[in-house]
Amino acid sequence: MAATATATDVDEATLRTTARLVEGLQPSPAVWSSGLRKRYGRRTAVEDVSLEVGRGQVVGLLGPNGAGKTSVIKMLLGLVRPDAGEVLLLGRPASDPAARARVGYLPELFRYQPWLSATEVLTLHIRLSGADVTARERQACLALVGLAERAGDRVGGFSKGMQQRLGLAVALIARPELVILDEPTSALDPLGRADVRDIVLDLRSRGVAVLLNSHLIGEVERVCDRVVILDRGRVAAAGTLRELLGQRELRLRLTDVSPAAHRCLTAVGSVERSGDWFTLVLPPDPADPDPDLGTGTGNGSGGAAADVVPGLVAELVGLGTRVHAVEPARISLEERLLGILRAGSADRPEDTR
Ligand SMILES: Nc1ncnc2c1ncn2[C@@H]1O[C@H](COP(=O)(O)OP(=O)(O)OP(=O)(O)O)[C@@H](O)[C@H]1O
Repeated sequence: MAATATATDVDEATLRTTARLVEGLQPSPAVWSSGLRKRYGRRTAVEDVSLEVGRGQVVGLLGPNGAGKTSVIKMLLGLVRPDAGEVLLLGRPASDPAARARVGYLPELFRYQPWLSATEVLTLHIRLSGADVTARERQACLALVGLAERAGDRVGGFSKGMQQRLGLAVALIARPELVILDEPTSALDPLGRADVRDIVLDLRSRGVAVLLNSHLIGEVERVCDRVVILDRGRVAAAGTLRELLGQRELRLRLTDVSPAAHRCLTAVGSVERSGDWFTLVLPPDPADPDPDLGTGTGNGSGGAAADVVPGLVAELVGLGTRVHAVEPARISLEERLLGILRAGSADRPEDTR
């Protein structure tokens, strides 16, 4: 007969099993939301929006003016009450102070007390967050956003761009696990935009999740792992850059293309020809992982398409074809966005909101 386990044995065994289970669990997403809806009077600002931001992921929110981006962000943060839908921030309800304390937020419109210095604004927010931030970290944060020299100046005398830089410092100061940036670069010069890009990439490399709302599509394309496009309050498209743009295309300039060389091209993918230029659309490879994720640029260029090139070129040259140029091709995020929005307005000629 098996020996009876003592209470201590059971407790320790249970604890060990639980610890193993917890270790194996993925952390909850930084943002999880489902079926968000917001109406202002008879106007629908947001309808059935679900989105997720994984830990350490940078997600871009795009869409025309009035698409509902800021409304979605405010619902995610618990600043606006949704009419329907649910939100979890870092695995907790958006209203939970424990979740909010770990979220940094740069609002689209904000104004700090003009009589405070930049250092005093940060000190105030450190106290509000309850985080343990040293004076040295506070100074480093101001330096990160390019305000080290103006730390003691009153913010009433700051330019718009300097106020936005300070807003970014406020969003970052309490070591957040999730940062939500609503139009962080609208007032910034090109250097300031590049700084923000580097800051976002640095956050991602440290496992901090970022939700970025911006009209600067090039910026989104450079730093984001995933993009959610809103149009008239609804998600019009969502996915990685590869999913939205397609990566597997090649453009080749070829002469002396024999029928055999043409067959060689069509064996690789579908071919469109315009003069000497051949666009080769390669079939999607489900086994191919998305190189856009975690590359450090959020902007993979070629991936599997590039792997095809050496063999294809060798075969074409062997068949007597002259190869003048080979380049990966894909549409830009801007072209894709405009296409989606134009298709949306063609489907819905009347604005119902
Ligand atoms: N407090 C409010 N009261 C009434 N309507 C509102 C309010 N906030 C937003 N709206 C309406 O909701 C819709 C979405 O606005 P929202 O600010 O979310 O759009 P957005 O995508 O952030 O726009 P933009 O790119 O111009 O900042 C708009 O039609 C707007 O007029």
